[in-house]
Amino acid sequence: MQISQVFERDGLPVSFEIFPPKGELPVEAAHALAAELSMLDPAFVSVTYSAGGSGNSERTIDVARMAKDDFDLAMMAHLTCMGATKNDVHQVLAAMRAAGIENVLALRGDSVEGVSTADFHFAKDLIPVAREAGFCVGAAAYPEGHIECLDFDESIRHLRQKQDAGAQFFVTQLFFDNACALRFLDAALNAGVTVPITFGIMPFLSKAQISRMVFMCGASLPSPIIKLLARYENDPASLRAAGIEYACEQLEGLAAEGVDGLHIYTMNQPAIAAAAMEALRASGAVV
Ligand SMILES: NC(=O)C1=CN([C@@H]2O[C@H](COP(=O)(O)OP(=O)(O)OC[C@H]3O[C@@H](n4cnc5c(N)ncnc54)[C@H](O)[C@@H]3O)[C@@H](O)[C@H]2O)C=CC1
Ligand SMILES: Nc1nc(=O)c2c([nH]1)NC[C@@H]1CN(c3ccc(C(=O)N[C@@H](CCC(=O)O)C(=O)O)cc3)CN21
Repeated sequence: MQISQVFERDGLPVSFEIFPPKGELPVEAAHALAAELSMLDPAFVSVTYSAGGSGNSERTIDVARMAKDDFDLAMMAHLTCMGATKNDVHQVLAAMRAAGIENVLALRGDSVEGVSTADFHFAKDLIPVAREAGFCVGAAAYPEGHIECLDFDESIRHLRQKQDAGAQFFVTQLFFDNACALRFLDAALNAGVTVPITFGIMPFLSKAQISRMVFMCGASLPSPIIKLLARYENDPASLRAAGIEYACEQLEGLAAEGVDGLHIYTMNQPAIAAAAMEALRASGAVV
């Protein structure tokens, strides 16, 4: 199932993102996760590749293949090209094809100390290689600009370059302020971006987690969230509930704006995906 087709169907596509579980038996752990996510009927599920520059990439293909074969989920594998040679990339793409994976999110990847770009400098260099290898290719979009890019207009030019290089849809970086995302959407449309853009939302669950994410992604931390972090400083369960509720409100707001799709960073917690789906169904955004 090519993900570009998902955006041609009626209804709002809602997708999930997972990362390959760490520790022993990662594919078995992912099996239980995929079983729960499949019951929520997502439009597709994506699997990270070395998220945050962690090097956690060995199991991406195994996890995506398992979820596709065992649960008939439409799967997308992320692929980063930071430090990779053309030969490395061709090998990974061949392994993805052999596993029956049809969709790739083409990324440069997070900067890692000591690793410099090799044959690929930017995601736009990887996109045509993945297209030529026959994949349906998505790319990342940055509502508040990429963390290494200080100029908003420049980040929109980079977005357009990815479309011109062959990206067939975009998945956005997480953000906590819908107004930023809607301003970005206007700018993208004005710059001639015509492919679908699906908006990625991650709930905050703890102060440590949201701090890590905003410094990794450069997303703004709005004052209402800072107040919730302060209010529930000594009440982790309430903070987690508030974070999920905030994310659900973001999702409902975006759906009401008529966006092309919603992507939920599940952090491998089915309860997050379930809460999001329930909120979207209750509000009538999803049937
Ligand atoms: N590992 C994973 O599964 C995931 C990773 N990410 C993260 O997304 C980020 C990588 O972003 P991509 O969108 O793939 O990279 P990209 O290649 O689009 O951009 C990387 C940086 O290069 C700049 N740039 C792009 N084109 C340029 C050009 N022509 N001239 C000068 N500068 C240019 C961008 O503004 C940005 O600062 C990383 O932080 C990555 O790890 C995002 C989602 C999932
Ligand atoms: N710059 C950047 N890099 C990414 O890899 C990335 C983004 N942005 N934005 C969107 C998603 C979010 N991603 C994430 C974010 C957090 C974790 C995370 O919390 N990982 C934990 C693992 C926890 C566990 O194993 O249970 C970690 O400690 O790394 C993973 C993927 C990957 N993506």
